[in-house]
Amino acid sequence: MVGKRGAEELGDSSYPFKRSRNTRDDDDFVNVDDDAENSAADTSLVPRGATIKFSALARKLAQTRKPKDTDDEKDGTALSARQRKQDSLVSHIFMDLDFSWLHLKPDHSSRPLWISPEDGHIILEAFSPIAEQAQDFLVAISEPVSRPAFIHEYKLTSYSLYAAVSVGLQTEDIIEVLNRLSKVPVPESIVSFIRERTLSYGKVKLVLKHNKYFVESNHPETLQVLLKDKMIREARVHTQVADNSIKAATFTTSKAPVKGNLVIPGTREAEKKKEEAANGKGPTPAAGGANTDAELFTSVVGVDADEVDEDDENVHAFEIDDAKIDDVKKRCNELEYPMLEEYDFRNDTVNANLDIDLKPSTVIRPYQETSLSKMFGNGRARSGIIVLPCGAGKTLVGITAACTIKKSCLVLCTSSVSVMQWKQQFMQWSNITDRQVAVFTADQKEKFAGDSGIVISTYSMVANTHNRSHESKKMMEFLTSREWGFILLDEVHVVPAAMFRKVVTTIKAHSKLGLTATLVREDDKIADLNYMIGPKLYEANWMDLAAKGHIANVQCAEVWCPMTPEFYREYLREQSRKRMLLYCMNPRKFQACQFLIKYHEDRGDKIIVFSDNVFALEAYAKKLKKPYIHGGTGQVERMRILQWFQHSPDVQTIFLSKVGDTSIDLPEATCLIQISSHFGSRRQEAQRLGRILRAKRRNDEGFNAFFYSLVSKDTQEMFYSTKRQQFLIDQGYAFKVITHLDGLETLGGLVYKTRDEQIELLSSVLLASEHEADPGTDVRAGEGDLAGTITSKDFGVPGKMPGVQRTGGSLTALSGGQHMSYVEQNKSANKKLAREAAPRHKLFAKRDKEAAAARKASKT
Ligand SMILES: Nc1ncnc2c1ncn2[C@@H]1O[C@H](COP(=O)(O)OP(=O)(O)OP(=O)(O)O)[C@@H](O)[C@H]1O
Repeated sequence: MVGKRGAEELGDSSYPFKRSRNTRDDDDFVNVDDDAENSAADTSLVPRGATIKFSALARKLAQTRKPKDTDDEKDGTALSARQRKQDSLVSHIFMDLDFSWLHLKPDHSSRPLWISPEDGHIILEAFSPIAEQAQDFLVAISEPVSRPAFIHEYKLTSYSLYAAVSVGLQTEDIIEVLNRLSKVPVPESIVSFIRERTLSYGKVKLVLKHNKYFVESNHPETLQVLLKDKMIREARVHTQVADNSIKAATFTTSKAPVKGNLVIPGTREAEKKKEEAANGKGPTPAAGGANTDAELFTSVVGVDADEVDEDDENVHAFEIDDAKIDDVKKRCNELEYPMLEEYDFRNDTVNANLDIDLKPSTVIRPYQETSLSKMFGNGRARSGIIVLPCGAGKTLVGITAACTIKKSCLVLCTSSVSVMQWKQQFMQWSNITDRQVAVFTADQKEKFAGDSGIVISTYSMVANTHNRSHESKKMMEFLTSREWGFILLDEVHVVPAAMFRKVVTTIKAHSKLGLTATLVREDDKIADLNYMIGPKLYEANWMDLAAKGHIANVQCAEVWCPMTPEFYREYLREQSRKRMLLYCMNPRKFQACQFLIKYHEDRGDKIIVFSDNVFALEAYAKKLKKPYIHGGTGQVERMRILQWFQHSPDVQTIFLSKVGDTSIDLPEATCLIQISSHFGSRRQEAQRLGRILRAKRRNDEGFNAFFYSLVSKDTQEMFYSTKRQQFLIDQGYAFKVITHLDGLETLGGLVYKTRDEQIELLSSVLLASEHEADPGTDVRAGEGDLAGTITSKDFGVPGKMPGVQRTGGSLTALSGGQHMSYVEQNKSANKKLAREAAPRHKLFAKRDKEAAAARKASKT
């Protein structure tokens, strides 16, 4: 069996350029010293730690540009196929991935990027002095694929370029900066890809003004193209002014009434303003009033407000029918003119303002500020998605956005517990009063007082149209009859596309912000989010935030626990569900868990043990005498256990089923042990890790949190485990494999030490019903109340879950177990082993007989 582990290993295998240059490149080498000036110019352009301004950078870079580059470009990209196919000693190894024909620029060592001409993959040397700035740029224009310590991989995609354009980057700036950062001239194929993709992007905007939807553009010819389409033409609302021609329909975007900054509350800028105001130097800061915030905002990342067409007289627009918004958006997408959605909230005089501001004590962190600057970069609210690691404070980002827009806001989350947490966080960070925040769940149906306010609910409460109670119906009328300034969509990656569509079409909102930590799904529905919400506006780097102390440093380890012979024999004989239970209940895993709990309790850590399987959860917790919470645990009991865990030194360890995967904010936890999990779900792994990323002690010197995944050796669990780790490995985490825990054998009171005890455990596992063996059984008890899972309660229908759709595909595909690097090399050996297995213990012989009799009875 082969197990591939570790970030570096992964980095290597996905890094096609690691071989050295061939001799021809060496001939081309100019004296590196000659280029010292050039490299110095590059690094001095963007001092470390400074925020990069791409357009400015592009201009500066252009000035320092050497004519030699142009020659290189020509040489590098215009090579004939014969020239490319050169025979070096290693080219046969790399075959199609031999890019040694690309010319390195003479000063390549001071440039941090490589760009693949074939597929738009970009490799970044993360150890370069200008890596930080390059990263900012790459995150804006491409999708991060993998970001381990030294080498990062990104990919240029249509969506990433769409996102780049939407935050204000220009085609030529993208190409220019890319070229200057690249060790090889940007290949022609990539240049044309960028030009092609950005040609139409960002040219059309959907703007809601004075409660009417307008398709807006600076390019009249683009609007002409759109209006040639029958569907769009029919959706157009003919106004008196706009009837004759597009030009006649010129819709001059209203000029901001007050010139000045749009200051995002909680930012350094806001702090400065407050100070100035206190010293009597400047205008008074926004105090939650109507238009006091209507000032000019300068974006942190390169979009100067004065470059934005806000006051451009040449903006053309035509109005479209509200009812056809979704169809028009879809059609524009198909025509390759995706519409950017922006909300000019400062000029919205129709919707009532909401008196909300951050409390003076609230200061947002730099990455939170950066992400928000992408949203408000041109003084309007752009719709899109912000991706921040678990525990990095997405809630506060959402709240700050609401405080900036200051209009009625609808927050949708995945469970009723999250709803309560959002409300609590709104109260904690902002000056909003209790009367202005309403909650809409199965148990509470509140409306806010006054003209504006905040409603917090779950996706299912809003999307479900069946079996609504009278109260729910009235509440829905309240939600659909009004216009929302802002809709906040928490955990966007988990919501089924159909549910999303329902929400987005029934609720009329001017701007949308999606929040998530893991923009991954095991299906291919991620692309839908682009169209329904908007492009990804920002994605933070997990390792960066850990290095700066915003999230904890985590040591990840996979502990391999050999199966005992008896358990393994049964494992080979049994069917899939029982197999799962067998590898969860493996006595050696039990012992490893006990050992690690003891070890970390002695260090003073607070430990959460996760098990998806409730049977295993109870068995472990009872045997090791620790409190546990699963879907069946009552609310009062849950709260009591969580309180103990937080405040009592006597409770250092708790066991949680998947009800604790998301939303639980337990900053005391410093160690995680995972004994069973949901197949190959990358998201679950990341979200569980998120429970310790917020560790309170994260800034203690040398502090590390610990994440152990216990895996029964030579079982399917190893296969899933590899898949699960993929997301975290791509974020730069390295999983160590521990094959032996020193001192385990000598641990006092070690459980299941004797063979008899192990056999007794095995019999209890074999006697467990199929139902108990099922990893999904916890859902029955309404677990979503505590976790991010949607429950029957959320649908307002006791005991009934929403309808499911049958789709084709393998279990492996559904659970994300594809593209594995773990391979069982000798499957037939296992079958043989099962056939030749020694006679079973008499206990099981009896059980086998009973099972055979039951099967016979059920057949007859
Ligand atoms: N700017 C800030 N200043 C102080 N504390 C903060 C700040 N931002 C976030 N936090 C704290 O960080 C913790 C994590 O925040 P939050 O629960 O919003 O994270 P999250 O990103 O939503 O995580 P998850 O995806 O795991 O739910 C909370 O305790 C929150 O109070």
